[in-house]
Amino acid sequence: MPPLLEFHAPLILASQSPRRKALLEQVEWPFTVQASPAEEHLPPNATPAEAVRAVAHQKATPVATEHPEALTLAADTIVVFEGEIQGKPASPNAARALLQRMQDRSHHVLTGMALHHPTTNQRVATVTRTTVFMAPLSNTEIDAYVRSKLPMDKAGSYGIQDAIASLFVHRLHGDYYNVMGLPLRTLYATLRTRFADLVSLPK
Ligand SMILES: Cc1cn([C@H]2C[C@H](O)[C@@H](COP(=O)(O)OP(=O)(O)OP(=O)(O)O)O2)c(=O)[nH]c1=O
Repeated sequence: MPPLLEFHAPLILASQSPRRKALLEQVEWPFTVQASPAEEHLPPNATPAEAVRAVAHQKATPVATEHPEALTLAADTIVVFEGEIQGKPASPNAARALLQRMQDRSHHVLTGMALHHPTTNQRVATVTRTTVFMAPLSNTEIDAYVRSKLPMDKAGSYGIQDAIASLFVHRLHGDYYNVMGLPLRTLYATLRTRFADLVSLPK
């Protein structure tokens, strides 16, 4: 069966994230991957939504410039807990301390996506938010997860898809894929509404 969108320009995923690649493979659209060389700069005093939007554009820009023929997609994911932005942990101890605070509480996961059009210079950014409710966790459970080293490359020190951490979440409100780093429904809807010249439904 063909995928639900046909593309009339090459699609590039500007990301080194294996999760984003796997999610885009899931919908079976043709794409290539090129990691972005961009350094991430959080604009000072930015709200969380402004921050993920800005960083997603920062990641997309150099790849879009190098490939003017392609539709370029980049994304940035953060966790917002008690009003503070949580990126990737600086150390295993930082991951443990954050998970101890986040257990039995809710937090928000925000993913900003940037899409750069090949010919019109149109640049669109979206922000998608999911609220995640973590179950009460013991230190033994948190330690087992930190020992797996899986928290270390993840915003908010956990991956909802990881063997251990998938047992930590008892409820969520919003798109599960957004928590993994790429909100597929928002991407599809944005492509169809804002990039209608580059995609179409199969006949
Ligand atoms: C909260 C959470 C985050 N994450 C991941 C998604 C992102 O890959 C990562 C946040 O880091 P990002 O800076 O968004 O992305 P990245 O550095 O991995 O990749 P790139 O910038 O090249 O696109 O955390 C999960 O995999 N599962 C989760 O449940």
